[in-house]
Amino acid sequence: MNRQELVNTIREKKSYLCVGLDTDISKIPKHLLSHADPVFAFNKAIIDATKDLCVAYKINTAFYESLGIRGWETLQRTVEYIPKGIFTIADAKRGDIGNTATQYAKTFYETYAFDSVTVAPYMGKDSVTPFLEFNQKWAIVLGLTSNEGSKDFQLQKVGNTYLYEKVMKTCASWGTVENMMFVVGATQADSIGHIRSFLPDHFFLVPGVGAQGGSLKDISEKGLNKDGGLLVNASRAVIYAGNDENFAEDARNSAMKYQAEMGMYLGNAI
Ligand SMILES: O=c1ccn([C@@H]2O[C@H](COP(=O)(O)O)[C@@H](O)[C@H]2O)c(=O)[nH]1
Repeated sequence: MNRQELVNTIREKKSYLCVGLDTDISKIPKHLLSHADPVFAFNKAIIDATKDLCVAYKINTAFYESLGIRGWETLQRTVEYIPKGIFTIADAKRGDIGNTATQYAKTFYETYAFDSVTVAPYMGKDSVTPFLEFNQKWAIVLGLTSNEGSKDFQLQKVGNTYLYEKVMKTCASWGTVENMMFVVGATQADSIGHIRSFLPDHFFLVPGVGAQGGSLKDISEKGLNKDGGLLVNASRAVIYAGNDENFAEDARNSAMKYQAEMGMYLGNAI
């Protein structure tokens, strides 16, 4: 999917919600366990219940890789089930030397046909640029993450500048606003305005609302730009929003609340 298509989808749906399919087989309703592929049965119901409310789905590959070959098959079924026109993210956080990075890019862009993959930039330019060489595909580079550990490196200063800022500016110079986004945690609302000042046009993938306590209001007020510019992810707060029997309906209600709030922040701005 290209940038304009993503922006159009955000405008049409009045939403920048990304639903995170972090599907843990030990947490899905017990009645689904009799299905041939219980995790897919769960994902299918969640997608059916939320597809009109969100503009992206993020599949955290760890929840699938941990199940071995069955998990990879479920991942494939899930990404193929997501309707065309909804942006897909493989949250795999890959990063390695150039020829290996190319294989990771092929895995997620070609074999599994995701629109994007999350990339850990610690190994530098040759580990990131292979993800930028595919038409209408996106590298989503970890910028300032939502977790406590972001303080250990990202929020350390190198000279007068935070490391995350140096990393984001340098990575941005390798790509364009058409093939690179950045992860900025919703728990980092104090910094998102500053990040927006030096990256005015990039899309940010923002995890950390819901279970991690980030404020949708704060990040929206400081992070939205003229094209929307945000994909705000909620995983547990949507997919495990309710009880076993009504899990899909409860997920829909949770997604609907996020979407309604987003519609308010978007207003007539885009
Ligand atoms: O900084 C980051 C980067 C990635 N994540 C991922 O996003 C989701 C968040 O899940 P919730 O249940 O909504 O908390 C999950 O897949 C993380 O691995 C992140 O949280 N922070």
